[in-house]
Order: sequence, then C-alpha cells, then structure tokens
Amino acid sequence: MVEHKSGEVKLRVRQATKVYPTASGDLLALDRCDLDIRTGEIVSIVGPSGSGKTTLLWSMSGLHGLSSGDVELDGQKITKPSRDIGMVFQDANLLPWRTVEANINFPFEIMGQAPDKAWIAQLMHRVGLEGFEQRMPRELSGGMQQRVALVRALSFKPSVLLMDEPFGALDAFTREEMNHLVEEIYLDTHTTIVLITHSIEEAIFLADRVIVMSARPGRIASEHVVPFARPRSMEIMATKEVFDLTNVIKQEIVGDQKSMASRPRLVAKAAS
Ligand SMILES: Nc1ncnc2c1ncn2[C@@H]1O[C@H](COP(=O)(O)OP(=O)(O)OP(=O)(O)O)[C@@H](O)[C@H]1O
Repeated sequence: MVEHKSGEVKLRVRQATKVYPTASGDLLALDRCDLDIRTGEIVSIVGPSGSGKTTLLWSMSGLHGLSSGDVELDGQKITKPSRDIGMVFQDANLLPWRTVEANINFPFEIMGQAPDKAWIAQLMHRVGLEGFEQRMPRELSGGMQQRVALVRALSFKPSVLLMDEPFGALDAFTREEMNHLVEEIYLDTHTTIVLITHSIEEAIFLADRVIVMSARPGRIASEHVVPFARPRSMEIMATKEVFDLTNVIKQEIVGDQKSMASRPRLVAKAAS
C-alpha cells in the first residue's frame, strides 16, 4: 500500500545555499538545495557526515540564515525561530538545576506566556512521564531526558517538528522505543516531521520519504518513498523490500564517501 502524501507544501526550500567563512577560506556547505515537505509528512534526511544535513535543518528552523535561497513555512519566508516549529536535538539540553516541569515551562517563561498545562499533562502522559514532573534531569535516563525534550518541543503545539539526530546517543533498544513513540505521537497529532539520522533503518522506519544528501557540498542526491502504512511494526524491517531499500541507500552514501576518499591525498613534505 503506497502512502505518498500529496497534500499542501508545508516547508518549501528553494536554492538553499550556505557558505561558512572559515580561517582557511569559504566553505560551501549547502549548494542550491530544493526540497518540498508536505503537510503531515514525515521526511528523513540521511547522508555522509558533513553533507550539510544540520545546516539544512537549522535553516528550516530559522536558527540561522542562508547565504542565498530561502525557506518558507506555509508560504511565509522563515527569518527567525517560531513557535510553530519545535526542535529536538541529540542532547536533551535540559537545565540541570531545574525540575522536569520547570524545564518544560522555561520557554514559556522567556516568552512571558502561560503554558497550556492541560496539553503538557497530556503530553507527559503520552510519553510515559506522568509522575516525573518534579524530578531533576540527573534522576532520568537518557531516553527519559529525550522524552522531556519531546514534550518541551511539542508544548507549543507546533505544526512542524524538526529533529536533529535525536536518538543517536541512545542504546538500540531505547532508540527503537523512541521510534515507536514518535510514530504514535505523529498518529495523534499529524505534526509534519523532518528528522536527520545516521541510521538508515530509523530513517526508513519513520519516514514517508527518505532524502539522501551528497557529500560536501551538500546537495539533494535522491529521494525514496517508503511504501508502508502506519502504524508500522518492527516486522516490516525484516522484509525484502526494506532490506533492498536499505542497501540502495547505503550504496548511495558509501559510493559518495568513496568518491571523496579517492580525491588526491595530501603529501607531507619531508622536513628539511
Ligand atoms: N559554524 C560553522 N562554521 C564553519 N563550518 C561549519 C559550521 N557549521 C558546519 N560547518 C561545516 O559545514 C559542513 C556541513 O556541516 P553540517 O553539520 O551541516 O553537516 P552534517 O551532514 O549535519 O554532518 P554530521 O552528519 O557529521 O553531523 C561541514 O563540513 C562542517 O564542518
């Protein structure tokens, strides 16, 4: 059953180009990337290390600007972070001296707004953290801390959730649990999700579409539709279809890395 979303475009990336000035000259990190993310889609982005995945995601979040090109949310150019876009990073980034509840409330305090307590309580229940509101971050496992980060990101009811390698630091079992949790939350809220991951399996399990980026300078190299209905079980990961798709994506990434490795090596001059 092919489930290729065909709704309105939520995020539109056009000719996104990013040059970082560095001590050794300008570094072209993103080169004219075009990408449409449709409303209610889950899109995973994979690619070799340094291919510009984070740079692309951050430009979608408004956390940093592009050198040229632009990103639109619902047809409006993104120029700064917005309540409508939630973010989760590899590190939960919880303030160690604040309780779980106080961490979740922190962005509301900064913005001088009252948190929607009923919604946050629902989220806490959904992620299995009911009763942990007064705990300190150090009392929580890595997986639990990421659940708090998820609640904090969703507390403003964003229409887009951007996740930058969110479960990369977790053990395989906890990571699998978190993948199911993200899908469950998606099925409840239909939030549009963009996820960066180094795990091709995670990318396939969660996404409607997997985008592969090429080695630096980052370009959109290919995209693959993941034709499985939701909710997905881990059993689909053992199917031939997933096995074949995983291999195709892996070959694309490995091939790209090899072409980088085949560039001329630096030859160190013998000391005179
Ligand atoms: N602030 C910065 N200043 C200079 N160079 C940067 C900066 N941020 C990123 N880069 C460089 O831009 C390129 C793309 O980085 P980016 O982090 O977006 O890639 P990535 O695909 O997310 O990498 P990884 O998978 O390793 O996290 C890399 O070569 C990186 O070193």
